[in-house]
Amino acid sequence: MHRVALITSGGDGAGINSMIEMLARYEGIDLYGFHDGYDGILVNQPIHLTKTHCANHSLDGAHFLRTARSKLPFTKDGRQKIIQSLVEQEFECLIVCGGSGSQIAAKQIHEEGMNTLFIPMTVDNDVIGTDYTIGYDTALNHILNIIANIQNTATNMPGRIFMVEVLGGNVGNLALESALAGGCDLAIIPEYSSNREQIAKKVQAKLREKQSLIITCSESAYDSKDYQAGDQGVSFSIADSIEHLTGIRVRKTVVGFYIRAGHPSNRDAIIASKLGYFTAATILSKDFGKMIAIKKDAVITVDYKELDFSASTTNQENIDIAKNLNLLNS
Ligand SMILES: Nc1ncnc2c1ncn2[C@@H]1O[C@H](COP(=O)(O)OP(=O)(O)OP(=O)(O)O)[C@@H](O)[C@H]1O
Ligand SMILES: O=P(O)(O)OC[C@H]1O[C@](O)(CO)[C@@H](O)[C@@H]1O
Repeated sequence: MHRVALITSGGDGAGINSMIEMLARYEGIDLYGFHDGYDGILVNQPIHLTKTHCANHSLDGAHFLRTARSKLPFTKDGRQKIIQSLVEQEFECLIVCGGSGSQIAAKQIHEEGMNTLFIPMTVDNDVIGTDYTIGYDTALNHILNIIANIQNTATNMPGRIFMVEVLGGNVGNLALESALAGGCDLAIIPEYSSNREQIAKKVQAKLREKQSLIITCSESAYDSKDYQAGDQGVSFSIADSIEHLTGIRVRKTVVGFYIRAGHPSNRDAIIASKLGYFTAATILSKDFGKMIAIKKDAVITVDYKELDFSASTTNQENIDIAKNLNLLNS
């Protein structure tokens, strides 16, 4: 039996239970989970994630394990405490499910003495070395439901400008992909300048072609560096500039944290299940120091050493399409 520990870290992502449930039911894996991310390893008792414990909850929006942002991994001393605790509890490996920050910590902990495997999970889809992160599709579906309703009211009451602000951290994937999928008129993303005057002029030009406009806006589309992940409301100040130039009131919707919750879409559930399945096989072959990732719709393992942390995680195909359609704040 392989005695394995698991945490979720960073923001939650719908679908992660499917991954955990798949691992729990795999022959030869004895799975334990800690609540509250990295710090939880030191302060919480491990929960035995048996097949029975996990049964019938794989599609729950509430995770088997609480997730968190943690202090300990930021220092070598803190990481050593995590490693020591896992060694004392005789774990062979730590599985970390999380976003880009959690990935850095998982790599460091592996290099500093405890086997780790990393599973990409975040609504931002911004993890180096994988095309996909668990939770992204569910989040997009939530945003598209909102955009669909806004399209209705835009049709019912023409002549308006709508702004939909979405999460995404420092990357514009959610705003960009939902704008493309939802037939929106502009996606304001942090990869390009958020100069208010330029954006307002672009909106004014678009109003000559169309009666109502729907704009998506990334939470991090600030023109200063003051932004902290999770800040909400940047679309209000961009809307001010648009209103000033066009004389049209902007109707705003801040989608916020609603998109991180709820039961997973099929895409998230199946990808998470497959990642769980291949993670189990990777544990059995003791092939640690890897991320179990998605490339071109297939599950692959990526050695931490191959990760290029300078690479962009914004979907390039989406950028190219949006650029050609003049949908970006560039
Ligand atoms: N540079 C780093 N060095 C060491 N550990 C880190 C680093 N960045 C993040 N971590 C650890 O990973 C945790 C989660 O990171 P972060 O808050 O950046 O979320 P994330 O994993 O990127 O997920 P999300 O995309 O949901 O925000 C942090 O609380 C910290 O414990
Ligand atoms: O939940 P918190 O800690 O406020 O973090 C918010 C951040 O987490 C994310 O939702 C990713 O999980 C980002 O889109 C957002 O910037």
